[in-house]
Amino acid sequence: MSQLLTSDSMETRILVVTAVEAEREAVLRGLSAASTARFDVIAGGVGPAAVAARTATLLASSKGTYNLVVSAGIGGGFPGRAGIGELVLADVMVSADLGAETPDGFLSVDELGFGSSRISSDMEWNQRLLAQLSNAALTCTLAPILTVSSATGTAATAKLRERLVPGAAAEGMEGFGVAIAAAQHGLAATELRAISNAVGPRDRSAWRIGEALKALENAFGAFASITP
Ligand SMILES: O=C(O)c1cccc(C(=O)CC[C@H]2O[C@@H](n3cnc4c(=O)[nH]cnc43)[C@H](O)[C@@H]2O)c1
Repeated sequence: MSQLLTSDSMETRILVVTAVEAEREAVLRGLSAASTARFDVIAGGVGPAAVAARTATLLASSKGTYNLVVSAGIGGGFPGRAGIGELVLADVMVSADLGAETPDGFLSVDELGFGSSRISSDMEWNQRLLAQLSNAALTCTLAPILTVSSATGTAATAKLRERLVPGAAAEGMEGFGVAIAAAQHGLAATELRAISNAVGPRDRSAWRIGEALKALENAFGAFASITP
């Protein structure tokens, strides 16, 4: 992690939470040495529970430091919406497997009456991030991103999850966890995925992790010059 700010600086500071170290390194490669001072980048672990705990702990010990929390990493892309090497920014982060299976189908936590499975991204920040990408001639789809504890591995689950969240373009395993932690600290959040594989029948040999990490690096290269 780059140094944490402990002062009451008015400068914009952004916390970026990846799952694994390879993603963190890609983000750091994208950020120039100068701009790294405005970003802290941590690898919080795989899955919503690990990143929620890690992010919440960090935010509790750095109150007033951050303006935005970004969940970032590689992810699965829904065919026809986001292909390998493409970028997806979340307009909403949806916990897609939080609920109950029933003989008649899946019931979300919302339908069960236990809360909400959706957290909206901060749209002002999204517009700023999209403008940075556009200035760098990078394209990005703004769409719902699903968070799942088990990556989709069959056509049937892909169809179910697409039906659950029409328009979803990507799937990862951390966004909702990061967003929950940010929300509990009253902070804006969003999620960026660089697509490494198609959401559908599992075929690890078809994952293009290198391409996705390069796309992630390029995205943060574009974010590096964001104004304070
Ligand atoms: O093996 C490697 O070198 C390597 C390098 C970077 C990342 C990985 C991961 O396996 C990261 C796991 C991470 O990726 C997200 N992810 C990617 N595809 C999907 C998907 O189809 N469905 C859900 N999640 C996906 C996820 O956020 C994991 O945490 C390996």
